[in-house]
Amino acid sequence: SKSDDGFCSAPSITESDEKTKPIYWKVTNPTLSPSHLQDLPGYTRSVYKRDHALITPESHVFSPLPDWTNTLGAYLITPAMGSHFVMYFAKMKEMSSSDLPPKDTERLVFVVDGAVTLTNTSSSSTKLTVDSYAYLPPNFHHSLDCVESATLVVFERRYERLGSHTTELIVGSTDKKPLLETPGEVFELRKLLPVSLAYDFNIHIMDFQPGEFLNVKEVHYNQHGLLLLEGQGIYRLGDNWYPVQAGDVIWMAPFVPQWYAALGKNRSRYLLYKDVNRNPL
Ligand SMILES: NC(=O)N[C@@H](O)C(=O)O
Ligand SMILES: [Mn+2]
Repeated sequence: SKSDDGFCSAPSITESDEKTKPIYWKVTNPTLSPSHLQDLPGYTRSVYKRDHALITPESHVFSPLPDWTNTLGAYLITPAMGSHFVMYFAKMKEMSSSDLPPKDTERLVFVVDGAVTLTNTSSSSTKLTVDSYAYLPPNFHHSLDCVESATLVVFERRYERLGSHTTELIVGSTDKKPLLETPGEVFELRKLLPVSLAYDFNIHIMDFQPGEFLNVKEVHYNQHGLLLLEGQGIYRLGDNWYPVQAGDVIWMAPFVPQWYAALGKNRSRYLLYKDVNRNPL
C-alpha cells in the first residue's frame, strides 16, 4: 500500500487491531516480510551459524509428529545444532492428541494458541488455555488432547538427575506468576518452574517496554531456546544484529554474545529456555 508520503510500506496492524487480538496472536499470525519481499525468490530472514540461529515463520517446515494424532510439528532446535534439548511447535488439529516423550525425558508445553486438556493417570484432567503451561517430569504418564485446535511450543530434554532430587508435575499460567527481582536490569522477569535444584532448566518470561534493553551484553555457559511472543526489536547474537518480531525463534549456543533491545509501539515479551542447576563439567 502507498502511504501519503509516497513510501511503499506493508499495511501494518493498527493500534486498535492490535488491542482486539488475543494475547500472542502474532505468533501464529506473524507479519511476514513486506509484500514486495514476500514473493521475492529465496528471501528469508532465517540464519543458521555455528553458535546461533534465527528461525523465522516463513521458514517453518511442518510434518506429522510421529505417534501424535492429527498434529503437525516443526522442530526449531535439536541436538543436531549442538543443543541438549529440542524445541518444536506442535500444531494440534481437531481431535488430536499427544504421545509420550522418550524414556527419562522431561517435557514443558506452553500454549500459544487455542486450548488442550492435560490428563494424567492420578488426578483429574486440567484445561490449558493460551498463556498456560505444564511441566511433565521424566516418565510421567500423561496425554494432551485437543478438541478444536491448538498451537503449543514444546521443550523436551533428557532429565539430568542430581542426587536424590526429583521433579513433579507443574501446571500454571504466566499471568499468575510473580515478578522477580532483576538487579541491574529493567526488564520484568517471571520464571515458570521452581528454582529448586531438582529442575535442570527453567523457562523465563521476559517483558521489555519499547526502548528498554538488556544491560548486560551476556556471555554465559547456558544455552537458550527463545520464542518472541509479542513485540519487535533488535537481537544481537555474536557480531550480527537482527531485526526480530513476534513469531521468531532463536537458538543461542553456550557463550554466544547476546543482547536485546525492544522497539516499536508495544511491549516485547519473550519465552526463554535456560539450563540451570547443573555443573557444566
Ligand atoms: N538472552 C537473554 O535474555 N538471557 C538472559 O535472560 C538470561 O537469563 O540468560
Ligand atoms: Mn542469556
